[in-house]
Amino acid sequence: MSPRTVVVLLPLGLDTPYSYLAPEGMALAPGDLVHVPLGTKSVVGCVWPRAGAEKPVDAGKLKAVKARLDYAPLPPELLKLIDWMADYTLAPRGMVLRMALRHGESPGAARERVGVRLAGPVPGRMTAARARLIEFLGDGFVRGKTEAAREAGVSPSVVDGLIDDGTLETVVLPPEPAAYPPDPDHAVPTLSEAQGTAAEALKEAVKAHGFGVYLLDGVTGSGKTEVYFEAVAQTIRAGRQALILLPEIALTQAFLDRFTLRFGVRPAEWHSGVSTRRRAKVLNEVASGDVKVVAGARSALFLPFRDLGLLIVDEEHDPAYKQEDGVAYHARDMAVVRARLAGAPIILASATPSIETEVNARRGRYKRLALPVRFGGAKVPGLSPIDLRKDGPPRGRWIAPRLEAEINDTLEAGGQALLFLNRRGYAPLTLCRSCGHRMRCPSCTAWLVEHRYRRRLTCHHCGYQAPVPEECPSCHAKDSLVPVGPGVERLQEEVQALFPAARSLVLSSDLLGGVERMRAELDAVAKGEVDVVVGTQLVAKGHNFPGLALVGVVDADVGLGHGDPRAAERTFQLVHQVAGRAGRGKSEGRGFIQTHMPEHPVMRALVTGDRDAFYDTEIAAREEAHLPPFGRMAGLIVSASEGHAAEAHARRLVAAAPMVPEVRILGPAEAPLAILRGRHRWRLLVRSPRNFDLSRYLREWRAVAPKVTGNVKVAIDVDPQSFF
Ligand SMILES: Nc1ncnc2c1ncn2[C@@H]1O[C@H](COP(=O)(O)OP(=O)(O)OP(=O)(O)O)[C@@H](O)[C@H]1O
Ligand SMILES: [Zn+2]
Repeated sequence: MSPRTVVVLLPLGLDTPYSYLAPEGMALAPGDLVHVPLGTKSVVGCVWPRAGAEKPVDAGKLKAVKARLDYAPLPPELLKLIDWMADYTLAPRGMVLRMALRHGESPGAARERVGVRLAGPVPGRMTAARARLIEFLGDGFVRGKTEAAREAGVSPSVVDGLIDDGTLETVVLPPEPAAYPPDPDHAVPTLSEAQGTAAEALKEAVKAHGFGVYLLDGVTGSGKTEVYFEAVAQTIRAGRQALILLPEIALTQAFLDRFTLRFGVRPAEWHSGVSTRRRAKVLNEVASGDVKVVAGARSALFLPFRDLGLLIVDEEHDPAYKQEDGVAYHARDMAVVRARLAGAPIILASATPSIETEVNARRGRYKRLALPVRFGGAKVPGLSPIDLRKDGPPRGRWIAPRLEAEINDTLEAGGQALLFLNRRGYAPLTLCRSCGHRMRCPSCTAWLVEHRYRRRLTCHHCGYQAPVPEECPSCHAKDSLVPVGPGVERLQEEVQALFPAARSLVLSSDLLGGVERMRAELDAVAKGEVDVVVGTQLVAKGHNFPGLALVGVVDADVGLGHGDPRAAERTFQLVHQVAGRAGRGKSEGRGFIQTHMPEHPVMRALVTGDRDAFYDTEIAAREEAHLPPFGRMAGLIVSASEGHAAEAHARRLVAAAPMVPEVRILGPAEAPLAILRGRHRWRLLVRSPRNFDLSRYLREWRAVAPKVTGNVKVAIDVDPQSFF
């Protein structure tokens, strides 16, 4: 009898699983997590399905699986997703597996929870606090110790005293679940007619339990969340699980609150801010099926759901869904793949769908559910252009007189104003007045950005930081360095000068205090405790600020004109979303965009509010240029510490590319961000028609490509979003 073997995929930069001996009596199935020897080390791996025609292995040389881990196995659906993603993105399968295993090491024993209940006689010594506690526990039920003290409004020592006296007895409680079961009928809202129609369609889709993609296409403030919550409720009623992906989970306190209002409890959260212990718990209970709803960042896609019945990608257009480092993948697209593998419906929600999604909806591959008006009848704010060529502010200032006057009126009427500028820090460039020297990052092709609150010059690409020097590093002139251009911090200075009585606040992702502070500040804005908010793209993300009456886009041209094929789309989405924060409460909202090119199609579409016109033009332009989704594209970045090594390898790569009439290779050219973290970058763009298997072509190319030498690296990005 030949010994039993299994194949095990390791979470390393490897594409193929290794064979191991399965010890006598150890039952192993695909998806099981195991400890296996690798060289002199022991690593965690996952038993993988056999691919079929495997080479016979010489069992004499094989090492044996050491142990089967007491973790939930990865379900077959997840194994398929990993295979699919590895095939599509060309990332080593082991690296994709690694994303599914990144839930920390063994969580350790759960902390014991102690509960109390009324058991013995009334104590000899009675106090008001003791009486309150005894009354509270009078129903005879068990309560957690801390909970009992808190609810009865007594200090924990009162509880301990009554335990000592024998009035209360302690009970060991079962561990707390990762999330309590949401109640689908906790607070069912009254939906508007359009909301009701959309919700019905989604509920039917959940009941039918088949794959289908739904675009929940609703204007800002139309109540998309309320609608997809109905689909979530239906999923819970059916006993299945739902996954809600959010672009910036750490900031979505408001989302969690709304979920709690609707379902009575919070969903299980999954993102990098959740502790390892808690993550392990969530993971186990997602696998057992006990956790019904997960709200998470893109990594939640790799959770081992037992019975996934619904996926939702909120703000599906958001670029945060694209992971650029490591395995380059788009979480929205992979969510659609996962839904297909699960045979479940998926909802993509947005007021400004990505071009890809819009095209799929127009072609009928995705079903569009439209919410054309705001909930409660408020109007989506109109946008007026301010032509910076004619009506711009005086030199050294960034708020045009017209915008200043409008802000003034808004503040006088008791409303809030939001100024949007997608530039972090104080000034994007620091320059020497005497010699013209520009402060650059020592390891990137980038200017250093001054952050005045931190008193630092910072590289936004690699994180390099240095204090602002007292003299010019080039000509040594003293006090000659001057900031050029505005960042949000500088804009706030102008706000303070123009409106000294107004309470202003900068909202940006890089301020000290992290997520906690940001949550508190967003909350303060929503409560009306701030008059003028100055913010980066952070403020464009689905926030509900009821008192916000005016939005000013300080420089609408920032993102345009870098040769980035997605620039128009990004600008449209950002400005439209930012403007959509205004006028959600009682007062009507207004928006202003400062631009040097009011005649640009993007600006025109924003001003006329003609969203369809924007999509028509942009879709036609993409089709004309065979850009995604009308053609397929991949980016290759060849990098090395020496520029000539990167360039030479890029040229050899192109020379080795298989000749196929469908494929066009552009480049090599030096990347716009020519040096990053000290590495020189050359890029290639590979394009093919839409119905061509570009991933397969890239794999074949890679198989015949010259081997990399020295420290040369080749990074492949299928469906690139960034062109730097
Ligand atoms: N049926 C409803 N009953 C009560 N309140 C509702 C209802 N629908 C929406 N709302 C309220 O309307 C506001 C806007 O809803 P929501 O934030 O879901 O809009 P949205 O479509 O997600 O907007 P955006 O795209 O700007 O994020 C919220 O305060 C929400 O609580
Ligand atoms: Zn840098």
